[in-house]
Order: sequence, then structure tokens, then C-alpha cells
Amino acid sequence: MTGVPILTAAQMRQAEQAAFRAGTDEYALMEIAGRAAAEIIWRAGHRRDTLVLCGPGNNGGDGFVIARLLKERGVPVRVAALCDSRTASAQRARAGWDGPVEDMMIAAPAVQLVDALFGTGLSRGLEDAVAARLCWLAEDAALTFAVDLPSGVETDSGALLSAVPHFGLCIALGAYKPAHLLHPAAGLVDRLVLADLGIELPSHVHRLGPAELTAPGADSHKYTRGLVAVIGGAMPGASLLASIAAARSGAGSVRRYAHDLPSAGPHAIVHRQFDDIDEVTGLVSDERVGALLVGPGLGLDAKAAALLDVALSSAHPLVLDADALTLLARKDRPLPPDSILTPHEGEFHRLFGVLPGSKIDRARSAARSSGAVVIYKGPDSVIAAPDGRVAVASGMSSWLSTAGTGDVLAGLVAGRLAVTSDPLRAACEAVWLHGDAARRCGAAFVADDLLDALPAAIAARL
Ligand SMILES: NC(=O)C1=CN([C@@H]2O[C@H](COP(=O)(O)OP(=O)(O)OC[C@H]3O[C@@H](n4cnc5c(N)ncnc54)[C@H](OP(=O)(O)O)[C@@H]3O)[C@@H](O)[C@H]2O)[C@H](O)CC1
Ligand SMILES: [K+]
Repeated sequence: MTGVPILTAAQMRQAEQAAFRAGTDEYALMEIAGRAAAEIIWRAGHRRDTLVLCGPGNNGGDGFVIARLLKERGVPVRVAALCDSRTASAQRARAGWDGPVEDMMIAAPAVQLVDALFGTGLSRGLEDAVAARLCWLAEDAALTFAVDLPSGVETDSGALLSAVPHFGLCIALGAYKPAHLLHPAAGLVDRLVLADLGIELPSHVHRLGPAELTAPGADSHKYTRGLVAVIGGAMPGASLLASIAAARSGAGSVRRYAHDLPSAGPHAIVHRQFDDIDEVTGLVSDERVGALLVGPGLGLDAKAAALLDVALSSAHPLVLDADALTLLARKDRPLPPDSILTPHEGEFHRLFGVLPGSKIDRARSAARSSGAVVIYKGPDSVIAAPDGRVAVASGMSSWLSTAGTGDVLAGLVAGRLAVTSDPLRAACEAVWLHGDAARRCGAAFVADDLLDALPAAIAARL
């Protein structure tokens, strides 16, 4: 899986400890982190009055290094601390700062604010007065920088443990942490930059990277490129959107089975009308089907439940979306191998109940228990495989929150599944292409517009 690793606070500490055991000096790592952050602030910021807030731990230590280096470059810097520095490295960094250290609770605001109060060591919310002071100083600043994490966010979940201001830029040190990508924390940062510290970071969790696609081979034909079957239901528009997305995903052939026939194209999609359930069983029995999509516009009545049963009885890899997920929650049936579930928050709860942990933890548990790849959708979409691998997509267009975009995603997922026969890869590629198509559409688009943007999104990744 491609993409930058995402580490929890404990994993980050383990990686740090491994680097120390391998001979890296603890303070040297803080210098590397502080230097990398100072460079980013120097490039992104103004050479104007800057206030660096330093906390008691190593995040505060980074702050003292940043203050020293910015001052060396001629930036007018003031430092304000919350309290004494508690770690040996932070004390050494503080000793390297040759200016005064003000009391954070009475320090005057500045044009630029650097928050180095707390990072991965935050264990509880900030005291109310401290959080209020941080918010007040941030509101008064033109530019705001968070060192490693905005102070007050829980590293592993992205929850806000106290009031947290909005930051223009957050500098992730060494690796992304879940809070950099998961909401609500991720929504408080305009821009996220990763500072490489040169330490090894093993992880099964990555930020979703760009899809890596290949064009069809010279000898390919419509069946070798993947056959997608879509079962339609009560609301025909949804399965039509999904079918067109599947057809534009790079798959070779798309068949849609429904009670209705559409009045318009694209004519490349083969539509088969059915009247009773037995007919559908015959239609989907074609063993060349590489992915069978059920759910968009399916409905929740007895007919819909029977259609889902047809899909579950087939041996095809399934993509279950929307109403199929709600119906699945009422059943206790295993899924065919290589299947993919695409729940949003409500569907996820109906299917898997209230699970503990972060959205990453919950998606991973759901994938393990269902045996399917789970795309847990939202402003932060988490893609989890039953073997524990996870990709997190963040920063997608908020204009995607409109009717029909989920149907387009489901069709794309089915298309890429038919092309690749690899559910995790297919899910990652589909989420990437969906997000890129949205970016290309700009503002106030409708789901149909995404369909038109798909060929360009695919062409960009060949
Ligand atoms: N990962 C790396 O490779 C590097 C990371 N660096 C930086 O180090 C921090 C993590 O440093 P750490 O010292 O572990 O943690 P913090 O600086 O975030 O803060 C821990 C101290 O803060 C106290 N604490 C925790 N929560 C609160 C609170 N709400 N109010 C007051 N005090 C709090 C905590 O004490 P406890 O009371 O919890 O015992 C600690 O004293 C990482 O984020 C990076 O910025 C290195 O610079 C190098 C490379
Ligand atoms: K911070």
C-alpha cells in the first residue's frame, strides 16, 4: 500500500526508542525536529513579530529550538512558557534560548503564533484558562502554526479534549498521527505539512496515496478488463449513476439488472429488465462477473431483501452499499470472499454497533469481523482490510456531501474491483479517483458531474 505512514502516540514513542537504541541521540532528534519545523515556518510565514508557546514536555522543547533558529534568521521572536520544562531534552533546548521566557497567561499576542504546548504526550484536556488563552492568542494572530499537533487534540482519535483554535498550518513531525487526518481535529487545520525526521516508521496504517493505474494491455478485451453487474431497485437513478461510474472506472463491461429501462444513455451499459427474482438469479450467474454491486436505490422492502439474498447466494465478490447495508444488518449471512462494504456513519452503526476506539480502530474491527474490506465513509474516509491494513483519506472536497455521490463511489469501487480483483487496492483506487474527480469539478457540482470528470482523473494516474 502506498502513502505516508500514520502512527499512534505509542507507536511514535516505540519508533523514537528504536532510533535511540540504534544510536540516535535524544537531543539531536529534537534539534532535527525543531530545525525542520523552523524551516517550514520560515518559508510559510512572515518575518514579523512571532510568539512561540512552549509546554512542559518535548513539544515545548521543539518550540525552544524553533524560537532560537527563527531568531537566528532575524525574525523578531518572543517565547512564552506554560511552566518549567520537565524533560532533559526540553531543558537543554530551553537553555539554548538566549532571550526572556514570558508567562503564557499574560503574554501579549503577536502576528505569528507557534503552538508548541503539547504534542503526542497530551494526556487530558488543557485547563480551561490555558485553552482559552491559547484560543485568544490564536484569534489575534494573522498566521498560526501547530508544532506536531494542535494542543488539545487527542493524538490517536482526533477528538478535542478541550477548546482548540483553528490553525493555518500544522507541522507533523516524523509521521502523520491519526488526529492529522481524522475529524474533528483534522477540520481545524487548513494545511498539513510533514517534516521528515529520518527515523524508520513501520505501520500498517497509511494516508491514502495517489492511485497507481495501468492502461489495458494490447490484447485485452471487454471481459478480461472486468465485468461489473449492478442490481437496481426502487430508485433507478441511483443504480444508473453507479453503473455509469463503473463503466467509466476502466472496467470492460457493465450490466445493469433492474425493473426499469433508462430513457437515456450511455448506451455502452447493457440493461436487462426483470420482473421476478428468479430471473435475476439466472442473470447474475455468469461466472465472468468480477464484481456485483447491490445497494444504490435498492429500497428496504421484501423485494429488496430478496435481491440482496440473490447477491449473497452468488459467489461473486460483492460491493454492498446504501440500502443493502441496512438490510444486511438484519441478516446473519457470511459475505463472499473479496467483498467490499461502503457504510457511512449511520450505516456503520447499524451494521457493527458501537465499537470502541478511533475511527481507524472501528473500521479495522469491522473489516476483521465481516471478512470484507470496509470503506467507512465521511469527511475522513477510512479503508480497512480484514488483515489489518488501513488507508485514511482526508482533505476531500466538502462539496461531495451531496445526493448521489455515494452511488458514484459505489460504482467506481465495483469497477475497480472487477479490474483488479483486489478489494483493498480497488477500494483505495476508487476513493482516490472519487476525491480527484470532485477536486476537478470545483464547487457546487452534482453527482452526475463527477462521472464526466472520471476519465481525466484516471488519465492523470496512468
Ligand atoms: N516523535 C519524534 O520523533 C519526536 C518528537 N518530539 C516531540 O516530542 C513530542 C512529545 O513529547 P512528550 O514530552 O512526550 O509530550 P508533550 O510535549 O506533548 O507533553 C507531555 C507533558 O505534558 C504534560 N501534560 C499532558 N497533558 C497535559 C495537560 N492537559 N495539561 C498540562 N500538562 C499536561 C505531561 O505530564 P503528565 O501530567 O501527563 O504526566 C508531560 O509532562 C512530540 O509531539 C514532538 O513534538 C521530539 O522533539 C523529537 C522527535
Ligand atoms: K502543539
